[in-house]
Amino acid sequence: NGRHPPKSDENPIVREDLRTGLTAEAIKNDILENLVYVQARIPKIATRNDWYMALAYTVRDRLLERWGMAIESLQQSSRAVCYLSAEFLPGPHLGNAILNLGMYEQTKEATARLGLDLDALISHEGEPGLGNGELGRLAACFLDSLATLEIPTIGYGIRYEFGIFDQEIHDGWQREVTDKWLAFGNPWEIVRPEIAYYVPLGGYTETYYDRLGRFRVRWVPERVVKGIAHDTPIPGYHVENVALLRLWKSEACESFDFQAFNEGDYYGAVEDKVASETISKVLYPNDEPIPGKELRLSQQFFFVSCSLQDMIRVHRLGGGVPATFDRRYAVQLNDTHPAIAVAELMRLLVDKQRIDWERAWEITRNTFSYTNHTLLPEALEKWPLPLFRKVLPRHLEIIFEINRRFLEDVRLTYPGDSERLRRLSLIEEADDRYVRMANLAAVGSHAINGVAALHTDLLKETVMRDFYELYPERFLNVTNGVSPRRWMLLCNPGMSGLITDAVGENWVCNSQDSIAGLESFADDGAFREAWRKVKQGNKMELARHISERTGIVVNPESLFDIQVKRIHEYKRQHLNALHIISLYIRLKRTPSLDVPPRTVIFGGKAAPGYARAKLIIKFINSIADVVNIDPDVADRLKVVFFPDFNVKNGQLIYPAADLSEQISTAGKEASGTGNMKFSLNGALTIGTLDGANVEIREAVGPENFLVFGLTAREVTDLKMRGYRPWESYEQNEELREIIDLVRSGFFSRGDRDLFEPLVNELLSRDEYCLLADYPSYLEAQEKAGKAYLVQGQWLRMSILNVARMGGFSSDRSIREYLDHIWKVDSLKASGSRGNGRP
Ligand SMILES: [N-]=[N+]=N[C@]1([C@H](N)O)O[C@H](CO)[C@@H](O)[C@H](O)[C@H]1O
Repeated sequence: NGRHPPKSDENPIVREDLRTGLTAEAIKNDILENLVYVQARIPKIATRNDWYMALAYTVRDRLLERWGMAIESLQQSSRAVCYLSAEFLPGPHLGNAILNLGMYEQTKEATARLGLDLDALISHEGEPGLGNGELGRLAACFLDSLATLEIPTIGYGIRYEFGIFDQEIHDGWQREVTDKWLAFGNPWEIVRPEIAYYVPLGGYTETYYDRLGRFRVRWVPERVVKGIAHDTPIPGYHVENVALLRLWKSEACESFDFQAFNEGDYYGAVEDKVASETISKVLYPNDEPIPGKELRLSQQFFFVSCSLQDMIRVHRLGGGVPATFDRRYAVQLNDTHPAIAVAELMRLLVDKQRIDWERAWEITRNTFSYTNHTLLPEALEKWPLPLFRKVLPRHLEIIFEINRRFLEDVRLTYPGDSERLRRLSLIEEADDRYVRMANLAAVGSHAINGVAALHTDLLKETVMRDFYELYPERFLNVTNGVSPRRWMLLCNPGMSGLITDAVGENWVCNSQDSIAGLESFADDGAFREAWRKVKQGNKMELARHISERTGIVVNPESLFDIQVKRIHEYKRQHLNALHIISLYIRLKRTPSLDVPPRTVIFGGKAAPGYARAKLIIKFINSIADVVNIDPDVADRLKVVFFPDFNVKNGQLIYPAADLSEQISTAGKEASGTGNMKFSLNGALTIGTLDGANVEIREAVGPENFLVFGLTAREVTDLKMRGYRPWESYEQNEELREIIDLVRSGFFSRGDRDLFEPLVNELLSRDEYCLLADYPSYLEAQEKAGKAYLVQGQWLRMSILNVARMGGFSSDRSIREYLDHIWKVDSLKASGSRGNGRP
């Protein structure tokens, strides 16, 4: 924007060095310039949003300086990682960018000189809710680590106009509110109208012989939409590298049909525009169960096709040819949502690049690797054949051919084993026929990983057993991780300061080794006291927000017992609720009960169509309404449902927790990532041996983890033997008392039917074994209460939890993906810093 005199034709806006733009004075001037020249406001009348935007542009400009170089090196680098994900939850950008650029102090000073409060501007920012939960956030943590490890990286996804809904609670019920994240514009993205691709949809195919007499297939689409790139730089921590998040927005090829307009068909004139823009309009708000909707399949194909076309163009720009595509790119499929990529790359290589099938298939398999994130049968995507043919007729043909060749190989390996063939086939031949996306991803990938050790073992034993027996060498585990930048340094500066004072600042990037040094401070009384003060401060901050948003006044001295995650029966928020009722009854019956005051805090969205999950939210709020006004337990027990749980609120909640609830039915939670964020912020975990809980318990030590419940094997055995949950009700007096209290309408203003669906499920099938685990859960909760009363011990365990959790950094996960799957060198290692732009 010509505000900085150009230094050279090559790099017109590069400053002497990147430090100069980071002085408080330079930042202050740039904020003022952006306020006037970008926000078109003068300070006297500027609103908080104007100052926020001016600051955001000022920080973004410092990102763009690094971006220029990163894009060049991306261009020059011999190999790059491309992360295909239908969901990304980057969270608010400002605080994280200021931290990663190492400009917090200077920006604090600069804003102070302008009479502004930096923290207030940081908390003014909303967030791009382009994901449902952990899967989307994991993708964002991975981009942060890839940028920090200076790996040439492009994250590809969808720029939904409306992200995950905002959650309001009315009379205890969830109400979904449209997420208008773009209402005030988005200073963090760069629109790239010149980077656009055409994506065909529907129609039919026809065959012909080309002028060289070769047999060819032509796809005659019913309609074509255009995908426009929207780029967001993702800064690495204290490195000059940024990763590229490239999200696609769908538009009409012709946004206005003048002919139709002239004929007075005004809707017709914009019909194509409306239809095309619908593709990237809204995120499907389901965390696991998937809607077999045509729009969802179109969304998945749309962003995959744009991304692969973009990769081929960037490869060509660097002098590459499609035949070496697999050497240039390591492409990760984040669950099956982008699995259509296997067939789309085959179409682009065979139909467009005229590469023969065998070579194209080799390139395809070498390029892709697939991460499975769930074992839940209802979450494994499969598309009805008629719908698939309607949207993607050419891809169905390609999938049939992939399947024909694949099953031929299987027959050779397992002659006569038709059952195995039926299970492995990409096409499910039941009453209706389906395309199995997990099978397509597995056949088309050279590596398949689960997201926690237990999950990967269960994957090999159950859902993907046949593929494991066929391709054992392709399977490996890469346990999830979280970014220590956002989930420690940014959200918990108090604790981070103590850690840095104790072990130096290396832990932020090399957390595994350096943070372990904290262990030697676990018995240091002064350090423990400082640790307690920080946690107390975080709890008071959360208490303030709880009071503001719910009107509930909680005691910051109480044990903050927190469960925040999507609402789902397998995550068993209602088991937590049964414990609250038990504690409530015990406190009413025995006021002298020797337990610490407790505040139980919930948070999490329910998929709009998931009635049982929405009833669980109502159940929790109904219990809260009774408990929170009961003078008998006034200062002993409080229950809170914190509305609109998202990345931003997570940054407020994780640092304030004493107890982290990770209580899913063993074998159901693939990994969990909230469990890592809580533990890394000094909370103790009460949890089952499920997902990454198993590895967290091994790392922190069984004595610093409150384990309970059936193991995954025991759950399976119990189901095999025939589980009769009503017997738990009959045999456990306390359990019977609380179930009967719920049935009496005690928590529902006398309405005995309201929670009947919950109670019936528990007493009949109890699919997720709540009643079976209830007794040991209560024991573990009692143990937690007793442990919390011995503050010294509790603080020791809290410090040890953080000291031993270094391995759950997303940097460790990414290093494993690099070493075992992607084989991509960092820019530093490959020394590639070149020219040109993708
Ligand atoms: N889809 N999906 N799967 C999940 C989560 N719901 O997003 O992926 C997460 C990220 O791998 C896992 O931590 C979590 O256990 C699993 O349920």
